[in-house]
Amino acid sequence: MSEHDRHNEPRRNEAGRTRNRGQGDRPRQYSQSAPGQRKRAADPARLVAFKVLREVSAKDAYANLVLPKMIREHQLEKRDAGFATELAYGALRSQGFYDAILSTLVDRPLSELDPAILDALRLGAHQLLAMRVPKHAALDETVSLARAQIGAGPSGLINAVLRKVSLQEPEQWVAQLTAATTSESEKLSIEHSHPDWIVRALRGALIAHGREATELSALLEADNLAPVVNLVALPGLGTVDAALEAGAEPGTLVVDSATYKHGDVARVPGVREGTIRVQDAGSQLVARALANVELPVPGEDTYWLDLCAGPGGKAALLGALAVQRDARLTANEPTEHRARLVEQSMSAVPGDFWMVTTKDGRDYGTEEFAGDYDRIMVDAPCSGLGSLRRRPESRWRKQPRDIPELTSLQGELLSAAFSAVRVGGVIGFVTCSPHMAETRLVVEDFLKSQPNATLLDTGAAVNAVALEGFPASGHELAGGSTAQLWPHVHGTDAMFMAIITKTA
Ligand SMILES: C[S@@+](CC[C@H](N)C(=O)[O-])C[C@H]1O[C@@H](n2cnc3c(N)ncnc32)[C@H](O)[C@@H]1O
Repeated sequence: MSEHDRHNEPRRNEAGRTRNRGQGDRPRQYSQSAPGQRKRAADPARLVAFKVLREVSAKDAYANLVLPKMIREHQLEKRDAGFATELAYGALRSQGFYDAILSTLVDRPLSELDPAILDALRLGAHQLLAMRVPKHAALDETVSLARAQIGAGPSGLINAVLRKVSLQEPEQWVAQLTAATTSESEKLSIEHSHPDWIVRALRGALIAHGREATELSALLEADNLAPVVNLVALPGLGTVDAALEAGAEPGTLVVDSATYKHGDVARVPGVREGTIRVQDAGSQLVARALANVELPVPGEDTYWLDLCAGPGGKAALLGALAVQRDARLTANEPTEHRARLVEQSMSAVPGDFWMVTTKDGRDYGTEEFAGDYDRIMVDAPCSGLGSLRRRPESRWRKQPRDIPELTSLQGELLSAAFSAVRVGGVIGFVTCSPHMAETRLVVEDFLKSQPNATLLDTGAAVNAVALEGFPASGHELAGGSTAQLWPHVHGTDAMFMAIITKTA
């Protein structure tokens, strides 16, 4: 326990208690002013954001899991919940940029600062540089939060440093921090707050998938925007009509989808019942493309396998499509608790049409399953560089050294699927990453090692299930094509897909 934790634990409890609202039978008060303009005691939003940052840095927690829990615990009203989300997510995403600024203002390496102080500084910097919070409010509120949560001593340092942060606009900070470097990737890394290796990997990915390196800034910018909530109505089970009546807007990329911008999505009719589900439009497209693509050797189309199904987003959509086609889906997920999530996500799909298994996906490569399946989804574990928008802290946690292990597993899962698919059946190899090593190279290596494997025209298969006006996504490779979606082009996660068939 740090020095600050030791003497501040009781204060934090007290602050949390007195700042709670919604207690007793008092009617809820809705404030007309921004959190920064209210009385200090009535500002639980910053406290929630601070606690989220603490959980993320001290316990390796995932912000997207901790934040909703904290919002519930502190009974934040909608406006405060929005403020806390923007503050916590923004401070986490832009951590690299803020740390670069703070390093110039603190007289020791940031790693030697108490982590709680560093988190408070990041929150203050985000309010000052990226939110429309008045300067004095950003400073005063952050300092008083720090005083209550960390102690009076550090609040002096926090005040002094944040005052200096506030002296320049973000563009001026970027100019100052990048003045000494000639490396383009390093500049972009600071300006868009991505680790340098990810900037370089994304640049390589754009080129590998047939796009222009000049799009890199737009891609990095898109990674820093909160994604809109996308909904899918499970075919035959739900309809988007009720969601549209509840304020959702029709999706523009894929059929039976909608976007929702009005807060608590659980209020949308069908969401609690599981017939309408939250799912990125890119995920919807790849699942539909696999189900829809014509089998190169027609015949049986009854047994479908989702080899890496947890937590079950694509499995739910594939399961609903399987019902319409009188097919049967096996959704496999080796991690027990994620396999339970798959069951939950499929709860609206009639049970006769699907089952969940908990094998290592590579076990489907054994003789026991050889040639058993007509369509197989391999949504392989990957770096997740395609969904940085969703997990604000993830870019700082990932390391280049994580990639080789993932690519080996991806290749092994693809080989197992190839053994389990029948001749003339199809495999959809998918990653939520555009990284060349996790996309093109896995597919190229596999095709080289497997003369009986052929890449189909995946771009055409994705375009076939997309709504009119969808920007074309195919990129030619080995006589077929792969599809790569992009946040800055399609507004989806950067989902990759290659549809492969077995010719003999
Ligand atoms: C990218 S996620 C799949 C997302 C899922 N298809 C969806 O749409 O919700 C990859 C999944 O593969 C699982 N996984 C990890 N190792 C695996 C293995 N050896 N065999 C099969 N699945 C594995 C992970 O637990 C994770 O749930």
